Amino acid sequence: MEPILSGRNLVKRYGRVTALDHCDFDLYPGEILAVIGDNGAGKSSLIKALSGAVQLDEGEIRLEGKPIRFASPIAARAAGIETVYQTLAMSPGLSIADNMFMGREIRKPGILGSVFRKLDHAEMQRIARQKLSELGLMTIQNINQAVETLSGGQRQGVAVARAAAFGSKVIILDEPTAALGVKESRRVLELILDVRSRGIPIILISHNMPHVFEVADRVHIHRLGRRLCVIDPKSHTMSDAVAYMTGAKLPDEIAVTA
Ligand SMILES: Nc1ncnc2c1ncn2[C@@H]1O[C@H](COP(=O)(O)OP(=O)(O)OP(=O)(O)O)[C@@H](O)[C@H]1O
Repeated sequence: MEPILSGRNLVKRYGRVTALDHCDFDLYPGEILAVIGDNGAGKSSLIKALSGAVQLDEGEIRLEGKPIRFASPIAARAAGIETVYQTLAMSPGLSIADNMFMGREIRKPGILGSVFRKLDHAEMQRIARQKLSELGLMTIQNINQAVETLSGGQRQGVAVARAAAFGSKVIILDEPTAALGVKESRRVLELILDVRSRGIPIILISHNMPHVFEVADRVHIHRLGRRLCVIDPKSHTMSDAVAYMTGAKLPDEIAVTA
């Protein structure tokens, strides 16, 4: 099987700091790939490179086999790579429906240019309601409720639903459970599994090992700016993963060739 999204020899430097040091990356169709690594290992830099938020100094990214270079996160989103950041890019004062359609507003038909036509609120509300209920987020009763009145978990839910709703090819989730309580985390993890069951692959950046080991199909371990190894969470323990991440232990495949 070919990866849906891949990176080869990715290099990103910030002045004298090399954040990505000839890093490789592969995401396969339909999988949840967790990306873990110590603080400063370069996970955010990798995600930002894949989502158009930073420009690489070297290397190549391919989406569905075709080389791509995104000038901005908007370009990445247009190509089907949706990123949900820990600090959610939502407007708290706007409703759930308006947030879901931010930048993709539906307008009423008419002869005027699209920016002059009236917003079709009823249609946006209908679709927003449908998308949230498809993803089992029916606890959100009122689609016109302002996002600031939602709990952290519900906000994550809306953000993930937004990402899943618009034909995304890849969803990147940056620490989706970091700010959540136990119950809310559970719902977000269920939502992640739900999104996978719809065939959308997910990149999950997380420091939470139990969450990673619960939902990931494969775990990309990032160390010193590059992919150290990829492990199967069914055949490795969390303490193996932490030992590889911190350099306390080398993964077998590396130990053999080292
Ligand atoms: N905008 C920037 N300017 C300068 N240095 C940066 C910048 N962004 C990241 N770095 C450096 O690049 C390296 C990798 O950082 P990055 O944020 O990608 O790591 P990370 O694995 O996501 O860390 P964390 O888990 O702490 O968020 C670090 O040494 C960091 O200080």
